[in-house]
Amino acid sequence: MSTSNRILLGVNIDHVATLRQARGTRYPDPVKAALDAEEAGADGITVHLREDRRHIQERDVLLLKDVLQTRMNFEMGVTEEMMAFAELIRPAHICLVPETRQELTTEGGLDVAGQESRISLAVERLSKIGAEVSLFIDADERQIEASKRVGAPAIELHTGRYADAQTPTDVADELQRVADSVAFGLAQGLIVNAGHGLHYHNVQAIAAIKGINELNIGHALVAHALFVGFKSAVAEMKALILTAAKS
Ligand SMILES: CC(=O)[C@@H](O)[C@H](O)COP(=O)(O)O
Ligand SMILES: NCC(=O)COP(=O)(O)O
Repeated sequence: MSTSNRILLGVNIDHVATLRQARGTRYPDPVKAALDAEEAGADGITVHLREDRRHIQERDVLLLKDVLQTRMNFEMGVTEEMMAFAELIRPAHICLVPETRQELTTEGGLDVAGQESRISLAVERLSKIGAEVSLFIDADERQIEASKRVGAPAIELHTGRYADAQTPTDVADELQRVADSVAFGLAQGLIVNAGHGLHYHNVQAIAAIKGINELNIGHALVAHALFVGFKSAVAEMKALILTAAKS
């Protein structure tokens, strides 16, 4: 069980691709963003190849596979198409996420408890290519226990409910739910990551929770980069995280 205050930043570059896809141009290139992010201190690069290809494309993933100096965290739905693609590119880290075509963003965690045999088979298959498989789940003991049972070494706690909470009481409750889930996940022997909806004003409370291995952050970074540039946006986020983790 790790309770160190070392915490990694995974930079999600999906929304660089969202901007490109909005006009069907060649720019902005998420691969360039990934390299800039690495130079600015990113510990890894996260991409989500969605079934509807609304942002990241196969081309991006294939190029990233060749050029990244850190590591790729490949987010994917549990479909045969994605399983086969993952086996082709063999990312170091794979995060299994739920996907709904019409959703604006990933609205909740993967229901591992409700489909244990299916997820267990996926984890087994992806572990064979050497990937560390993580499950993107709600901060919920039932889902954490199920994640352990299906053999995933890691989980990523969906912080969307915390990020969306409106009142101080709700924010405090959601933060506590994440903190309790981190402790519970660590007690189960899991690597615990977290992410979704984190931004410059809400990240430090999460980063201060002891034992989180990595935070994956994307949308807020890409938005801030419009004003300060991608490297500065990443460096600012990393500094906030490291300061909070030391507190
Ligand atoms: C699973 C997850 O949380 C990320 O993939 C992130 O949310 C990317 O953005 P979209 O959910 O908008 O695709
Ligand atoms: N898995 C969460 C992620 O990669 C980043 O989500 P967001 O910061 O774009 O909401």
